[in-house]
Amino acid sequence: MELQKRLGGVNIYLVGMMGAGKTTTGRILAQRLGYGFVDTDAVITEFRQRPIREIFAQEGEPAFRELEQQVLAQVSSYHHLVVATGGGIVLNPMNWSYLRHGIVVWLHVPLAVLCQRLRQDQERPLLQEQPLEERLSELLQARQYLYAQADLELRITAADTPETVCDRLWETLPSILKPIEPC
Ligand SMILES: Nc1ncnc2c1ncn2[C@@H]1O[C@H](COP(=O)(O)OP(=O)(O)OP(=O)(O)O)[C@@H](O)[C@H]1O
Ligand SMILES: O=C(O)C1=C[C@@H](O)[C@@H](O)[C@H](O)C1
Ligand SMILES: [Mg+2]
Repeated sequence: MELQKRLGGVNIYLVGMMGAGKTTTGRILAQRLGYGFVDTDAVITEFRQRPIREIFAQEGEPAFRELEQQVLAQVSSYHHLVVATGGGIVLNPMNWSYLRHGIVVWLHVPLAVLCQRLRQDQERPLLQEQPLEERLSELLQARQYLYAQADLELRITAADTPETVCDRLWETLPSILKPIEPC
C-alpha cells in the first residue's frame, strides 16, 4: 500500500530490448500494484487486426513507428498504468516527451539471456534475417544509450524469473520516489 501511495497513480513505462520481459513482467507488476496493464504492441496489433510482422511487411517500419507514437501519446493521458512498450519506442525523441510523464524503467538483460529467450522466435520482424546474436548485438549497441536515459535501470540475470524481477522492481522503485511529506 505504501508504494502505491507514493506512486500516486503515476504510470510506469517498461523499456528494453526485445525479449527483455516487458510484457511478461509488466502484467505481473500491474497486478501487484492494482494498476491497469497496457502493451503498446498489443494495442497496435488489435487496432490493425494483424500481427506486427505483417504490419512491418505490408506497411513498413515507419508506419509502425507512427502508430506506436500515437498509441503512446494516448496512453500517457491516462494514469495508474503499467505500460509494456515496444523495444524500439526509445528511438523516437518525441516518445520521450510522453514517457517522461511517468517513471521509465529499463529492464537490462544480458545479450546471452536475450538470445536464449528469443532463439525460437518467428514473430519479431527485426530478428528474422541475420543470425540472432549478431542482430541483437547490433540493435543493443545502437540503443543502449537511449535505454540508459530511463529513470531506473534494473540489471537482470539469467537466474531472475518474472516474479523476482517484479520483487526487485518493487524494492527499488522507492529509491527514486520523493518521500511523503509529513502532514
Ligand atoms: N524473467 C524471465 N525469465 C525467463 N523468461 C522470461 C522472463 N521474462 C520474459 N521471459 C520470456 O522471454 C520471452 C520474451 O518475453 P516478453 O515477450 O515479455 O519480452 P518483451 O520485452 O515484451 O519483448 P518485445 O519487445 O518483443 O515485446 C517470453 O517467452 C517470456 O516468457
Ligand atoms: O525492438 C523493436 O524494434 C521492436 C520490438 C517489439 O516490441 C515490437 O515493437 C517490434 O517487433 C519492434
Ligand atoms: Mg512485449
